[in-house]
Amino acid sequence: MTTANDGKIPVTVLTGYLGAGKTTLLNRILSENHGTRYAVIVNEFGEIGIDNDLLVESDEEIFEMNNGCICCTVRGDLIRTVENLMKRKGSFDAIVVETTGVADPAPVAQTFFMDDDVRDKAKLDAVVAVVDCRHVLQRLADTAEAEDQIAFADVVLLNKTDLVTAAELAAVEARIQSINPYARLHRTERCSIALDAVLNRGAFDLDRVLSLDPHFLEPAEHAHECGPDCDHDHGHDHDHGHHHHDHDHDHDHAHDAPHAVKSVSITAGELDPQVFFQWIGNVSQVQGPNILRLKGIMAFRDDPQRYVVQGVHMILEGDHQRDWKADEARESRLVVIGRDLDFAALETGFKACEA
Ligand SMILES: Nc1nc2c(ncn2[C@@H]2O[C@H](COP(=O)(O)OP(=O)(O)OP(=O)(O)O)[C@@H](O)[C@H]2O)c(=O)[nH]1
Repeated sequence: MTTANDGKIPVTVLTGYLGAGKTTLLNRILSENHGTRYAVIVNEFGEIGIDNDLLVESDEEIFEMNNGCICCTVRGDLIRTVENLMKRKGSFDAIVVETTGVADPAPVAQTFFMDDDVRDKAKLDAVVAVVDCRHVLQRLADTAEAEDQIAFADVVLLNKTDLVTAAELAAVEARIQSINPYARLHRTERCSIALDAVLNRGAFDLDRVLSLDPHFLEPAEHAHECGPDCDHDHGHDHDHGHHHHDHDHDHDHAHDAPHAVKSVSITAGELDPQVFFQWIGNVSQVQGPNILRLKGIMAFRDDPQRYVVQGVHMILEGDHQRDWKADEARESRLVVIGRDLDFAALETGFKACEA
């Protein structure tokens, strides 16, 4: 594995509810022989770092932050920890941040967008959520954090498959896809998975994601990647029959509980950049608290390059990526995942940005 080609250190954020298997996955990352040197940042509740003691002995360095919950009080601490790490650049190739089981991963991810010094040197690679298949439906019923973690993830490990029946597993998978149709799902036992399915994903580098998987911004069927213990019917091609979804089917889920996380995928033609920036800025100000993730690719009128937008709550980031290819349709696509979002207004607003 290599670091991202712009020289920035890739950062993987590991989330998952208490006891889901984060430490188990981290131990795999630390013990497998993959040639990448990881610095690990472990966040702890309380004074005594227990998680740290549960980690295998390894040559990797483990940095602990025990100032409480990562989501509210220690973002500054995370910045300082990363900055200290950066002073010793060269001694490691990548960073993994393990968040506490009840934290909303968004502020952790935001740290990597917001702080200029951190942004210059480190780059969010992916948010990976570990899910306990046995308990996740219950957790989703009791807590918002469990849902946020799934909504936010780029990769979800459906872990502890040994503790559920095939039917239970299918129900869990369906529920997770209804929360986040864009995440890659992998079924695992004791987080057994090829690490390149988890690390160095470039999931926050939309351009790379789309070059690997042109259907990334389309939801549903293709999202499941079969792991070793997958009992999917392999008699068919997972990508078959992929068609463009009409956006208003995307949030037509069985779970219509109030405040449930839902997602929408909207397409439009070429946009007027001025109108778009004003609109999206306003969306993130007004609906930001409810937006868990926002991502999209814009085709601006008279602009030869694709423009990629990423958002986390009220933070928006955008950049030109590369030239549109001659055979690509100059189409704008936006995906929004969140709670209590006014999808009709999002669609009308997005379409109104058309040039
Ligand atoms: N049966 C079974 N047990 C598992 C599996 N994966 C992990 N465990 C066990 O589940 C327990 C919790 O795993 P951890 O990796 O410590 O979970 P964690 O997410 O780090 O937990 P916290 O630090 O409390 O948030 C441990 O006893 C693991 O051995 C699995 O696939 N199947």
